[in-house]
Amino acid sequence: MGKILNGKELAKLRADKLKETVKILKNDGIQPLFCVINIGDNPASKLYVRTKKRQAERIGIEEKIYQLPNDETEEDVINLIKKLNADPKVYGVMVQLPAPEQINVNHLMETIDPAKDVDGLTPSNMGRLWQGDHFVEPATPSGIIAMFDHYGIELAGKDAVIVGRSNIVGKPLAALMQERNATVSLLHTKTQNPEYYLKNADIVVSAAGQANLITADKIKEGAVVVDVGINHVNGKLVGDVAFDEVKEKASWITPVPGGVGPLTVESLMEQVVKLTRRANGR
Ligand SMILES: Nc1nc(=O)c2c([nH]1)NC[C@@H]1CN(c3ccc(C(=O)N[C@@H](CCC(=O)O)C(=O)O)cc3)C=[N+]21
Repeated sequence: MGKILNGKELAKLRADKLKETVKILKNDGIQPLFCVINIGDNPASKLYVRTKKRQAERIGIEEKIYQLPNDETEEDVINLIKKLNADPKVYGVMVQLPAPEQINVNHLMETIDPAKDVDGLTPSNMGRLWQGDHFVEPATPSGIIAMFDHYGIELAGKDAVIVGRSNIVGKPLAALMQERNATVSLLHTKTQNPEYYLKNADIVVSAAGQANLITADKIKEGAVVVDVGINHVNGKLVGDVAFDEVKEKASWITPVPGGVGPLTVESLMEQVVKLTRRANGR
């Protein structure tokens, strides 16, 4: 039976350490502060923004939320980002995704100062990620790598499959895992034969957003299974993995909730502190 990759516990461990770093900064008069721009009234986004705020407060980081209406124009969001870019007290700027359809997210990403890009999603930081010379890392991929490190899961030479090619998870995670010498296949909705890749994979990361997508019959005995999915089924939060059956076949598995989610939030805080330190020459 698979062992649990306890994201919640690891997030707490890392947060306690980070809190000490923040304490030292604060003693020297440096207050880590980042801004989250949330456009519209997506209930999930509102929940995430609040979760982040609670976590930030626990660590001693200030989070300012800019809640904008659903019909906000792209131009107005760009102007807000420019204002935050110019504010020396602000060390991080991020846009909660998804954004309403009148907003071209790429235009927003092009506007965020790469030195304040806590989400690691600006073109230059995404580019650096692929060039193997990066400073910030997108939160979810960063948390997943931290989890592999903590539990001693070796990536070198392993066949890894990532299901889902989003800018916030699949693509940056592919970059980070290949940097650790895994052979990465990035699967997506047009992949002809996903079963072919899955049955050979030593490591499976599912970020597709489809409940019960990964069942026990699809994976290799002893695979490491990481579930990034967030699905609500009959009022219950579940991932993409059929947890109960897959855990019998996997060597390691993340639960949902309590797996990747808490690590995502904690990793974002790590990036805020990283950028705060760098901006202050530390
Ligand atoms: N620019 C941007 N950056 C993001 O990092 C980002 C985003 N947009 N948009 C949405 C996704 C999703 N996301 C999560 C954060 C926390 C939990 C989390 O804490 N989950 C808890 C459970 C929470 C619950 O009970 O609903 C858990 O899995 O244990 C999950 C998912 C960040 N995202």
